[in-house]
Amino acid sequence: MRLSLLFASVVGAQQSILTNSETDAVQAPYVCEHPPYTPQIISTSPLIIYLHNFTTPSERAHLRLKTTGTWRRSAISSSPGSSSRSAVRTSTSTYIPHDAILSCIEARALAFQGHGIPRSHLEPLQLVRYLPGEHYAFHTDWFGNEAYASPAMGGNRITSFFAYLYVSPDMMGGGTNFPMIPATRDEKWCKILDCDEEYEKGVTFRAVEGNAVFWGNLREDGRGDERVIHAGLPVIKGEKIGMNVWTRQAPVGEAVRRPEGYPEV
Ligand SMILES: O=C(O)CCC(=O)C(=O)O
Ligand SMILES: [Fe+2]
Repeated sequence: MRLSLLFASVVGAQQSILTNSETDAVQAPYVCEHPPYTPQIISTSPLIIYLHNFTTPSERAHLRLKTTGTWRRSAISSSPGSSSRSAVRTSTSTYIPHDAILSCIEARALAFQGHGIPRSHLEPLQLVRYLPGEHYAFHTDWFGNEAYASPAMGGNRITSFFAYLYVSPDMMGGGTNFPMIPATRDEKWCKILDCDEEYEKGVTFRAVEGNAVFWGNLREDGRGDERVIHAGLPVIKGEKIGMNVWTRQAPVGEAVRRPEGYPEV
């Protein structure tokens, strides 16, 4: 049946009789292919790496399609396993049911880290969307409160990726600012760093669709590294969608696997 539908879609004359869902069904089987992304070291201590083209246009289109209508006000952790709304984080967030495309992105994020971290250490991928005026104030992704980073929760967040999935052509603002990382003002960085940012404000990554920022959250002794404090600066105009990929020290616990707003699948 699939093959004959595929044939029908190839023979243009027949295509008009397919409904949208049928057209979906005839798409070629998905194969996980990693894009040839380019890493660029921003800082070695703390480790911060900028990744050019970390996601593909079709992955981003898929993620946007799947998240349509699912956005809810973002939360911050208020007690282990629960969360609350806060003026600190005014964006909306969503989680999408696990599928082959998410799995492919997860495999890429794990392979990048290079030391055989099992998939069980990954939190569900979280998408965040900012409209004008929305932001995420200064914070660290690692938890200072032991309770959030207990062995039952999966320990602390060793690393973070923040991937820019959609940036509307008119978007203004919305950079990711690391105030404790010394800025460089060399012209060649200005495509990915905001060279108009005041020097004292550290490094601000521009939100460039397809690219991602990766950083280490913990010091060698396992304690949180204050130097990776950062903020999602307010979007002034337009829209920005990003994705958090957080890797824990140990397999994530049930409370983390099923965060608030995670779809029933
Ligand atoms: O929006 C950004 O640029 C950063 C978001 C962020 O840091 C987070 O969601 O933890
Ligand atoms: Fe963050």
